[in-house]
Amino acid sequence: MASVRAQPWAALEADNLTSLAELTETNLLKAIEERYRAGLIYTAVGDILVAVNPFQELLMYDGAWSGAYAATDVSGLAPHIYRVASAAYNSMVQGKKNQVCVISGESGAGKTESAKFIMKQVMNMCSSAGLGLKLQQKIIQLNPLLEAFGNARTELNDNSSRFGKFIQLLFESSGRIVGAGLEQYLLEKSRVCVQTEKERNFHIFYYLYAGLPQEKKAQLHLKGPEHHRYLRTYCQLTKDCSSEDSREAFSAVLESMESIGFSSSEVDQIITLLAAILHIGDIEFVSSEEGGGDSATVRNPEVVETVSQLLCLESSAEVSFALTTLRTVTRGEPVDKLYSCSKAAVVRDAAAKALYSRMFQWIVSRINTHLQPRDNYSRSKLSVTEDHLNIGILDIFGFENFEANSFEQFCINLANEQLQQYFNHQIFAMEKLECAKEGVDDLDISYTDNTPVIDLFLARPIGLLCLLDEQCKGLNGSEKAFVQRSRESFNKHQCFAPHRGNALEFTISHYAGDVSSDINHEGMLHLIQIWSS
Ligand SMILES: Nc1ncnc2c1ncn2[C@@H]1O[C@H](COP(=O)(O)OP(=O)(O)OP(=O)(O)O)[C@@H](O)[C@H]1O
Repeated sequence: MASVRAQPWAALEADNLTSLAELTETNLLKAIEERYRAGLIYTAVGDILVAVNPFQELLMYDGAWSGAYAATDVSGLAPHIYRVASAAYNSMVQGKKNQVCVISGESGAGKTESAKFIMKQVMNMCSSAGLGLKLQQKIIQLNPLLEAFGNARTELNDNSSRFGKFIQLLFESSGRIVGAGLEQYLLEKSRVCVQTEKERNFHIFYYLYAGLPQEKKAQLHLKGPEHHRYLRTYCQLTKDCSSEDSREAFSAVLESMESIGFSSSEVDQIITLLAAILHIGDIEFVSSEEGGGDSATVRNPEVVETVSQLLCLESSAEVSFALTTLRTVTRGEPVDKLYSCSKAAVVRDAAAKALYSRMFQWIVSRINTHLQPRDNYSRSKLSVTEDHLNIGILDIFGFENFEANSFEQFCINLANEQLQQYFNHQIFAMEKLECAKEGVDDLDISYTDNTPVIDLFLARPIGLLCLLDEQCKGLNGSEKAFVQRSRESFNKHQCFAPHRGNALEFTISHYAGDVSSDINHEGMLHLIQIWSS
């Protein structure tokens, strides 16, 4: 890539792809590629900004650039992520209208980095009004905290968001920042218990190992990371658990929490909870004769003791009981049935995932409490009062296509497909409607409508999700029956292709590419159990 310009420059006609003589896919791609090779990673298409990930640090985000884009009219400046942020802020203040920035792209495309640049620029613009400096710092501090608990290394991205987030920055009509609110979606909690060897658990576990003093680790009964089942699969475990980067990242997380307003006892509780989750993963089961056949009993009660102690639970016997026994109450009488070892393991992992995801929700809810405006801003859920203007920034996990795709990719890609539909609707369908209103009916805008693939997933009573539900609820539900039913139902569907050689494999044609799922690979129903448990 050629070197980038040292300063912001005035917009040229070529900066906007709508100036191309012929708007074909080939021409658009060629223009974006040529610009990228010339060091121009940003290109405008009307109001939309196309960003190509440079995968290297560019000198175009410092104070001088931010200042240049902080003008009250940025329409004459070249496309840049700061221009999007400034335009949103200016439109909000000048037009007294709420704004939203929707960021879309496949995993690793640079969405989270873009979201951070937008936040940074908006915060800089508020500070140029000389107001709310401390609050702005708190808002900027959200990123290291959320990334530590909600991001992880995947095969596509070393810092992949494993949850969706919608941040709303709240302002008075003068443009003074008064608070922020955060909503999170679909944390990939299954990652707490299972990862492939090239992927990691959530970052915080490695930071914890690198950053906690030895005596604190001993107090939490943490042994070397390779001793903990939820961590040991990863191939660079020892390195990442002791690196300087991880140590610094841990300090940054502590700093963020303190700056946002978490008390030291809350931070300590979170650290203890993380240790307890690691210990939960080490609880093992053996078959006992009691109850006949394969009935689980805890093999290492000392680990249950440690977990109980860390979670301040009075009786470790009760924890063991809950992990190995299903208790139902029939006519007022409790009836106990012992789990098999494999079922007890599912219950154990479900407990770890539930603890992690509730801790994540609690962190988000504490953030909302600390960043709420001092009036009537809802604590638990994002609900913005009409007194405030706001800029929303949506950054969800991007489209994913791995060699082996499972239930997580199924859900992530569906969410991206819905976002794409929203985008199509806003850009093309609304444009057509506007033109029709102005009497231009014969406008030739053709675009690929992705409604068929969304219907494939969501249609009722026959869509992929309904068919999955059917198998999950049925006593004899199975992956095989799910694929069989899907094959019968979508035999002629343009976005569904069964595989000839493998009865459990099918391909879904998404807007961003074809994704094959081998249901046998992980066992889709098993994964759903894990997810929803
Ligand atoms: N503007 C940029 N300048 C330099 N590097 C960048 C930029 N944008 C992205 N990157 C690099 O690309 C990596 C991936 O970006 P990012 O995490 O934002 O992707 P994403 O689209 O949010 O992915 P996911 O959907 O997996 O969360 C970053 O960690 C960073 O190294």
